[in-house]
Amino acid sequence: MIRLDRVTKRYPDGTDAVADLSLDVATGELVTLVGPSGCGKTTTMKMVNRLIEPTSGRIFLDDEDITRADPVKLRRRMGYVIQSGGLFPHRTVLENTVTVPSLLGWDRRKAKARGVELLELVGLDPAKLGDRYPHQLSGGQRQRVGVARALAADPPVLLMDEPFGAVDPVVREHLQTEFLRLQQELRKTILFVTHDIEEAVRLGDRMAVFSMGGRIEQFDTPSSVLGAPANDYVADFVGADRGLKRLSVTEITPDDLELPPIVRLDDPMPEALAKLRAAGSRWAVVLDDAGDLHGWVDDRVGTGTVRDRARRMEAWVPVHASLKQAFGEMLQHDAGWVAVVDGDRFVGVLTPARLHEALRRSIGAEERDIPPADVVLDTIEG
Ligand SMILES: Nc1ncnc2c1ncn2[C@@H]1O[C@H](COP(=O)(O)OP(=O)(O)OP(=O)(O)O)[C@@H](O)[C@H]1O
Repeated sequence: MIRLDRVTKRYPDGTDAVADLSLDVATGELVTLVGPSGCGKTTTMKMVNRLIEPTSGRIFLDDEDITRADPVKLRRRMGYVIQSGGLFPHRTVLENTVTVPSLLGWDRRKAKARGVELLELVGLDPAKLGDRYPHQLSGGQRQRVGVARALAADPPVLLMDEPFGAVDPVVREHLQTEFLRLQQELRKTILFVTHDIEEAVRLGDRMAVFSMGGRIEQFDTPSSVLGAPANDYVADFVGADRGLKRLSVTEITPDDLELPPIVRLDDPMPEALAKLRAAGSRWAVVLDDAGDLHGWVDDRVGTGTVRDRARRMEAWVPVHASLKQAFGEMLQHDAGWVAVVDGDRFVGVLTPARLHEALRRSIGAEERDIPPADVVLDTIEG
C-alpha cells in the first residue's frame, strides 16, 4: 500500500508543483495519474521513490513513513519505468534486464536465468534479442525491456511514468493489453502516470484526475469518472466522447450474448442445415469433439460432414473482456460477430447490435445508479 498524506512540493524557484495532495494506492491496485502537461504528475511520482523530496507532508509504504527511509534501499523495493525505456545504450538487452539483480550482487547464473525468464514474460525472445543493444530494437521492444527490467528483482511496487508514451497508437494498445494481462498475474501495487485519458481509463483500477498545481479534481474508478464527473473541469477533461470511452470500461457479460445454433465437426451437413433452418439462422457455431470452439459454418447446401465446410473463427475474446476489445476484434478480422470463450469453452457470440445494447445499458446504469440488467432500453423499430 502507498499513501500520500497532504503532500506539497514547492520548487526552489517558487513553483508550486503539488499542493496538499492526499492519495492512496491499495496493495495490488493500479492507480493512474492523468492530467495536462505540467500539472505535477511526475513530481508526485518521484516523491514516492525519493527522487524528489516533498516540501511538506508524509508518504507511507505499507505502514512505514518513507520520507525518512534510505533512498537507495527504498528504490530497490520499487520498479521504475520511464518513457524512453531509460535503457543503458552500451549494455545488451539481457544485461539491461538484470541491472538491479546485478547491483544486488546475485550470482551471474541466477541473474541471467532471471533475465531470460523476464524477457519471456514480456513477450520477447531471449535467444533472439538478449544479446542485442537497445538501438537494435523497435520502440515497443525497448519499452518491454524497460518493464522487464523494472520487474527483475520482483519489487512489490511499480512506478511507471508514461511507459508507453513514445510508441505509436497501435503498438501502445498492444502493450497495454499485454501489460493488463501481466498485472492480472503479478498484482503489483502500481502508480502509473499518463497524459492520455484513454490509457488512464483502460488501465486504472482507479484514476486520479489532476489539474494544474498538483490538485486532484477526482479520484475514483474510471467508470465513475466517466459516468459522473465530479465537476466541470473533469467533465471537460474526459471529453464529449464519454460514450466511446465507456467501451473500454464495460465488460462483456453472459447476458449480452446471443446463442446461435451449435453443430459439431462430425455432424453430417444435412443434419446441420436442418438445425440451422429450424433456428432461422444463416450460420452456426462449430465446436470440436472436446466441446471447444472450432469456428463456424454457413447455410449453403453441402454434403459430407461439417468438418469439410467449417471455417476457423479468428475473431474471439475471453469472457469479461471489454466491449472495446470485442469491437476491435470485429474490425480487425472484418467479422460480423465475435465468439466469446471462457478458457476454450464457447460461451456465446457478441453481435454489433448486442454490443450497442450493452453500451447503452452501461451508460443508463451509471446515469440512474442501477444495475445494468435493470435498464430498460427503448428501441426504435426499423
Ligand atoms: N526542478 C524544477 N524546478 C522548478 N520547477 C519545476 C521543476 N520540475 C518541475 N517543475 C514544474 O513543476 C510543475 C509540475 O511538473 P511535472 O513534471 O510534475 O508535471 P507533469 O504533470 O508530469 O508534466 P508532463 O506531463 O509534461 O510530464 C511544472 O510547472 C514544472 O514546470
